[in-house]
Amino acid sequence: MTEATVAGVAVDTRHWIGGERVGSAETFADVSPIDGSVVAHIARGGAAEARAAVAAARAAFPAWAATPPAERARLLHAVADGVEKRLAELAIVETTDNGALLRSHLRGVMPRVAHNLRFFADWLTDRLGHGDFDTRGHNNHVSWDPAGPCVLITPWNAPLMLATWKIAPALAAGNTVVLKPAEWTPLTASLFADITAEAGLPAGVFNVVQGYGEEVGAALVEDPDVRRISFTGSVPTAKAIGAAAGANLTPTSLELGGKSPLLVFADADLDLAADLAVEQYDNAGQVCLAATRILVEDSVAEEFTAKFTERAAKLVQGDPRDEATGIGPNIHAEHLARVDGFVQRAVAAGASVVAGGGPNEELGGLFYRPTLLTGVAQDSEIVQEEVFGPVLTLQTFADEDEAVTLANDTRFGLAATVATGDRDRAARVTERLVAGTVWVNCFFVRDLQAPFGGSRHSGVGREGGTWSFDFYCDVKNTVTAPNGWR
Ligand SMILES: NC(=O)C1=CN([C@@H]2O[C@H](COP(=O)(O)OP(=O)(O)OC[C@H]3O[C@@H](n4cnc5c(N)ncnc54)[C@H](O)[C@@H]3O)[C@@H](O)[C@H]2O)C=CC1
Ligand SMILES: O=C(O)/C=C/C=C(\O)C(=O)O
Repeated sequence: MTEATVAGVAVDTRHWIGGERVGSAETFADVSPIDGSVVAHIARGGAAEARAAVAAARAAFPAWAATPPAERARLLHAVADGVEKRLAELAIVETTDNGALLRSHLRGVMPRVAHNLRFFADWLTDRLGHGDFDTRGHNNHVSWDPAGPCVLITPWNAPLMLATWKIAPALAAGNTVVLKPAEWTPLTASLFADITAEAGLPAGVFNVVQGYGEEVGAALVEDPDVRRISFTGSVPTAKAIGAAAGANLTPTSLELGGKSPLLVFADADLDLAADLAVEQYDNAGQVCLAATRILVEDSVAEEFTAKFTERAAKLVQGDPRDEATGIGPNIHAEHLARVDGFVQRAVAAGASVVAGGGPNEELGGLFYRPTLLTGVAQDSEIVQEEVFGPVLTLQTFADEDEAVTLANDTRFGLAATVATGDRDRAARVTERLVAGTVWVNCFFVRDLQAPFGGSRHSGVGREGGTWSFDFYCDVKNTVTAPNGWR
């Protein structure tokens, strides 16, 4: 089988290597989290497919690297045009594959996919490399040279959006790419390959291999011809990738999980704070940036909790294709069991369930009730480990010092959100928080110009804007003497 029809859209289930569709002897089943149906049988790549894809990327590299930046940018805009043309198809296929809300895919996520491509195309032509400077009359010229084949390994929670954060700057910079999407969500990567071909991207510049991380993924990151590896996913996988990359000294960019805090001070607008807290259930809690630890000042904890539970109770759980749905299913039965395991162990250890607390029995399947737990100890598993489901904890603090201490007492450092009505407090607190991104009285305001990444176990390196080009390029400084032309 080489093709599946998913929600009325034809999807090729093979790899995309060197501008051709390539099958594998074995396939794996792709299951929709909405109803548990098998929607496709996908080529299961291994070492041979990984090698072939890297070889194709290597062969295409010299010509693509030599393609003038304006032409590379034009082609990326053409890919973005293709995404916009097929936006509705990409949205319904992604929803079928990962269960996230169709309305978000239609109005937020897929437009961002096109924007990712346009943004890095424009950055390449308009903003990169205008930084010559002088040293005692000598001219320093900094250039961002393409590095070579890049392996991009991506997760299932926002498949095409997160992939194009990496694909766009890697290609804009003149690199070639091998993308390995998550095995739970292989479909939109395949549609995207079609779109790149339709846009005229030369063969081998963009390649997709499908399969399991431990198989084709491991083979890709071990390949000595790979010049960059960018990964988004879990900490254990990041460690395995880092070890393999270390053997070849391949530079890696790692975007990992989080256990981010939402600090609610007594001087905050509590309606806003409660809105921000409920927002953390987006994508059924499967967002690395989610502020899953709510920290509330003692004196307003009761009032805040009442406002929060009132809002959480209004969340409509159901089919992610319905416009009214606010929270859909989790990704996979294995993942749901993991999420529930965290909650049940927390309850056994003494946590109180304020909301939710288990699977949604009425809906069945992979729907987990939006959950809030209190009475949790700072050193407990539920406070320290990333659940990656619709599960929040609430703790209280007495003062600013305690708030910051609790917020920073984690091995992660991806993001933090502060709700306060006091500008000076905001300045003091944000300065002390350990996080790659801090929001004040807002959440998830994202701009590709900004650095994105995590501290501690939330990641290594930053991407976004110039940081992406710094990672995907060999940055070179050329110094020319004032009398250098003798
Ligand atoms: N953006 C984020 O920060 C994300 C964090 N997570 C965290 O990870 C947990 C597990 O989710 P998974 O999708 O299973 O994450 P994962 O880290 O296992 O998988 C992410 C990607 O890495 C690939 N991969 C797995 N093992 C590999 C290996 N040895 N070499 C190369 N590639 C490999 C997978 O095939 C997938 O494409 C979640 O519960 C959550 O805590 C998951 C997804 C996104
Ligand atoms: O959409 C963004 O700007 C960031 C999304 C990041 C994730 O959802 C993730 O990696 O989990």
